[in-house]
Amino acid sequence: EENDQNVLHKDASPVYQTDVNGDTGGSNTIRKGLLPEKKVVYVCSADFLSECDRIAKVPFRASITHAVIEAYGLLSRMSVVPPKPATFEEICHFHSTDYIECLQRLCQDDDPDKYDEEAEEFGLGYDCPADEGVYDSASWAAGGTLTAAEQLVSGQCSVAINWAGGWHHAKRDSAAGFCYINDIVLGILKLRTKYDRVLYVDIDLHHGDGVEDAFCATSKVMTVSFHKYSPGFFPGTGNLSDTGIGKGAGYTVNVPLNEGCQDENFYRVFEKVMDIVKIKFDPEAVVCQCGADGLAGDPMDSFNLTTLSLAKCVQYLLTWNIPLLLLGGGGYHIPNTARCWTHITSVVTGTKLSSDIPEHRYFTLYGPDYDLMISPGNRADTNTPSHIKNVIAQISDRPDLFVCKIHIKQNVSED
Ligand SMILES: O=C(/C=C/c1ccccc1NC(=O)c1ccccc1Oc1ccccc1)NO
Ligand SMILES: [Zn+2]
Repeated sequence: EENDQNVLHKDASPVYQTDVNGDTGGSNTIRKGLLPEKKVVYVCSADFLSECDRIAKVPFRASITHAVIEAYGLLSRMSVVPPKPATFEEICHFHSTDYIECLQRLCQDDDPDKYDEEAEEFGLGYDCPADEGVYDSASWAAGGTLTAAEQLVSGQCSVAINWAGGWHHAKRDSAAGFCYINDIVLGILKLRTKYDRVLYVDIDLHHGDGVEDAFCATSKVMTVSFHKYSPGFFPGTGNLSDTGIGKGAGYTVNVPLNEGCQDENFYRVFEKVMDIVKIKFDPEAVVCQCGADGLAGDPMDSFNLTTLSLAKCVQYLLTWNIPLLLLGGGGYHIPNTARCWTHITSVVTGTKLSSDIPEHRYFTLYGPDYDLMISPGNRADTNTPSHIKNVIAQISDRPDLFVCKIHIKQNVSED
């Protein structure tokens, strides 16, 4: 197996990923740098995969993703940690007990007319069905994120991965957008037991509204979401003007983007906004939801990204050298989502991969090219240069953007 050109070579040195502009190590090589080997924890077990395979909208995505990561030999570059499902008590560190009790009750009820008023009140019904197994798969996914966060808090690793997590729409007392338990909020609360300032970044096609709502009134967690924002597109929130409330005013950042967004624009906006966020918020740990429903070929058919820009966003965060929690999320073209999270796992472990996907159990899903990379579709990127410039300017010139912190710092230095 050692000689198989597909499997990574033990001495594979960390390499530069191809730049979104196609060059490897272009003008911004300083940003990429050759990173010191980082200890990476990968949350996984057979039970975990079979439970997360039951997540309705992404059937078997957990196992399909894991199989590619394993086929490339990446497990030997990480420490695999088996999770436990999140307990009722852990889940209610964020969610209301009324909501979670109702969710449990409905999942055990096989009466098709079980959706009573209370169910509706908790967002459970035809758009977020509480079918048998929904509570179990959601609590396992949440357990995976809690285990990953615990590994970072205990200093076992500098990067922790749960590709079955990332359910960013779930609210304190309701399901939304097929998200039932907000594992991301639970993971951030776990990180907050050690870190004073935690940053949340969301590169899923959709606005990370559930996480933003949870932390919109605090200056201890900054949420930054890059998403498609257009009339009638779910969830409809996340405009530039959405900047946080009370103590959290200035600690919510939203980057609304238009149809067809491609790698170049997406990464340009990401880098410019995150440069500002780093300077002004100076986070001690970061959580990144890597939803892959913005990829070309996704049934959402909205953005036109490839794995290059999403992987480059993660590569950028790695250069900050602070604890990093990586989570999944949307991603409904399952082979492309598996390609994306495998590519990101290779970046995080500093491993060079052949673009020929190795033979494995689900190999046939990757035909006809069997290539790890995907190509953008030919739909136009409707994000004009002026829109991009305007979005960046509005964020960098925002007077409310955590000015209090900078102000205090300046006072101290003036004294
Ligand atoms: O991915 C999400 C949210 C998805 C979502 C939210 C509200 C309502 C529907 C949603 N998801 C879907 O419709 C959805 C989920 C899985 C597979 C196909 C899906 O839709 C379609 C169906 C047909 C065409 C396009 C998209 N958040 O990150
Ligand atoms: Zn999404």
